[in-house]
Amino acid sequence: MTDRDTQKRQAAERALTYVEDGKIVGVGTGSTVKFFIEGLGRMRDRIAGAVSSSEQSTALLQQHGIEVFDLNAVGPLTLYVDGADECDPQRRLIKGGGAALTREKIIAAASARFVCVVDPAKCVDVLGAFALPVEVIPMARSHVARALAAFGGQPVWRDGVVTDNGNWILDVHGLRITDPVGLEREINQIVGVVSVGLFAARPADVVIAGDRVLG
Ligand SMILES: O=C[C@H](O)[C@H](O)[C@H](O)COP(=O)(O)O
Repeated sequence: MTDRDTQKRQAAERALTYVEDGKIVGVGTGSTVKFFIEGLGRMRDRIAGAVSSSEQSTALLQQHGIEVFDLNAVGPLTLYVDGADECDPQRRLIKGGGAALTREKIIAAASARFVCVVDPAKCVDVLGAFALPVEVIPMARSHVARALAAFGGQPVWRDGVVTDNGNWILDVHGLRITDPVGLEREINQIVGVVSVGLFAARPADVVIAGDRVLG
């Protein structure tokens, strides 16, 4: 296991302490969340199940004996645990490296507390070194790419990737995001955008970076 994997596992194990008995837990996607799901598997008899942000996490949760519910059937959640690609000191995030941003954003919005688990290398002062993922309706790809270019970055189509919602991803390179809330709002207004992987209007409530807790 690499040092970064050890730090991811450390953060994921710490996030288990936020899980309450008898509740349904919102679960994100990715290599850090994989460690969280392993831990959740050990305490599966104490929780009521999970809501999942991707087909990948659903399969993992089920392999660990955890029942997965439709968000519509269970209403608001008390806790959502997910990873991120970048995190700033205000706990605003870039997410979507694994193309699961839209479902992740929905579950985060429907949860009272969002605990984000990362390895410390993802903590930055200003977001944008990681290319910003934007999920788009396929027929709007070129239109959205032109609109995104106006913000100063270079949108690149993640060719060959189809999201769980049947859409495509544009990754915007070269942005230095000094106003994450404003940029999130503006990108959301482009016709054809499904969602943007900027979690700024609703940042994480707690970030666990390795063995460090922020927030
Ligand atoms: O779409 C994927 C998600 O936003 C992930 O949470 C994010 O990419 C971080 O993944 P990882 O823990 O594998 O670095």
